[in-house]
Amino acid sequence: MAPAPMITSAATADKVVHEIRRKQRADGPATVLGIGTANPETCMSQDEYPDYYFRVTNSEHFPHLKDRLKRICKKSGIEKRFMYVLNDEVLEAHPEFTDRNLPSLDARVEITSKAVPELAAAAATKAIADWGRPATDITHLIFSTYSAVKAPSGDRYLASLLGLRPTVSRTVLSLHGCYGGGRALQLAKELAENNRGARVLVACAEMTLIAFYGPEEGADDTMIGHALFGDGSGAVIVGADPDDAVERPLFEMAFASQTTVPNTEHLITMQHNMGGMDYHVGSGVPEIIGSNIEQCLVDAFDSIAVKAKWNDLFWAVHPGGRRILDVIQEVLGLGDGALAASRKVLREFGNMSGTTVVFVLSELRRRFEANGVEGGEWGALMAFGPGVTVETILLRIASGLKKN
Ligand SMILES: CC(C)(COP(=O)(O)OP(=O)(O)OC[C@H]1O[C@@H](n2cnc3c(N)ncnc32)[C@H](O)[C@@H]1OP(=O)(O)O)[C@@H](O)C(=O)NCCC(=O)NCCSC(=O)CC(=O)O
Repeated sequence: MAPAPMITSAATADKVVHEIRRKQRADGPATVLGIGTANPETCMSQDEYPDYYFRVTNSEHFPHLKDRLKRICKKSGIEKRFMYVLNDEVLEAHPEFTDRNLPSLDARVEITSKAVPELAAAAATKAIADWGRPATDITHLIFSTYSAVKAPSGDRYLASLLGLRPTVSRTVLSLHGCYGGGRALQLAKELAENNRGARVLVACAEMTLIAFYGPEEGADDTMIGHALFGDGSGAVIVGADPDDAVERPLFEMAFASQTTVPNTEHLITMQHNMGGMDYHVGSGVPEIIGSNIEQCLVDAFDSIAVKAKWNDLFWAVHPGGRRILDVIQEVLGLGDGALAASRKVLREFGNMSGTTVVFVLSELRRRFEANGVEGGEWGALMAFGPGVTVETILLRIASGLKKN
């Protein structure tokens, strides 16, 4: 071991600190090294859902609301969704879950504070296996959810389920809604690039149980939420300077940014109330995203001085709703297949909030492995949520995918 340097002046101290910081940082960009996803066992086709929902919430006396739910379901671009709450035993044990006027938050939190980290553990276990190193090599954990509000938070339970080391550095992100996955990945990038050797586990998990209740006259959001949202968990291992002997780099994260659209704070909201989590999804969300997305992309690519043509990129866009994808495709002038991974995830799982973008990344990786990398090496991951907030991450295909 080299002897510690003698600090003889302020200039030497600056040099020593500079050198310490240089050694603490990674050389290369944060890179996705493993991905895993999981869903609850219970699943329902979108066609069956309106009958199920109005039956279990004893709401057949609202036929016009049922018709509206049917119309939204038909146009949603969703074929099926996985939901923990699709379980008669849960609803029989908790009749208060179907009526938002009855106090039910305690019982919901009791269930989700266990079930949500367990769902996250199922996805994380797959991501760790995909990565190929032991769980005890994970240095940082970022857990994102709005479905389990309790302390100690679900990250602690998740860490113990996975057998992470006691010194793992844990962070919880909550109530970021559908941009939670994007935010968690950005934070993982900062951690991985600023801590040489760090291996960050990002785990996102959401359960609609926290906001499942019967329809109410005038509460249009209930119908839209019940038509779109599903349960799922996505996990990603992020690290820089991969060890090629054991790790397989999938996507480099070249740049990341967050944009808040002014005067839109009223458009997407969530609040925990005694009868479950209230949420509001304003009718202008697709248009607001559509009129801001291109500038976010231009700013991001300008920051790294890369000239990008939208149709040459691969896309991991949060499928918040079918119309959001349609509007994005239109304003960016994208070809028909550009958002295929997002549309497939929407079709097979619905909108799983912040978790969904991890499913899209996983689907893109599956496509690249099956068909080889077609088109350019650059891509964009975009996620949206309350704020209105837009998360942008510029991705580059890494060597582990190029080899196929
Ligand atoms: C819901 C849709 C699939 C409906 O498809 P179309 O727009 O093609 O069909 P349409 O115009 O005939 O609308 C069908 C019915 O849906 C209703 N409708 C549409 N948007 C609504 C909204 N935001 N709130 C309440 N109702 C809404 C219409 O009034 C209509 O009711 P009627 O038939 O009675 O006249 C689509 O609009 C869509 O994908 N919208 C985007 C949804 C969205 O904002 N998702 C973001 C979720 S939040 C998120 O992802 C982030 C987060 O949670 O943090």
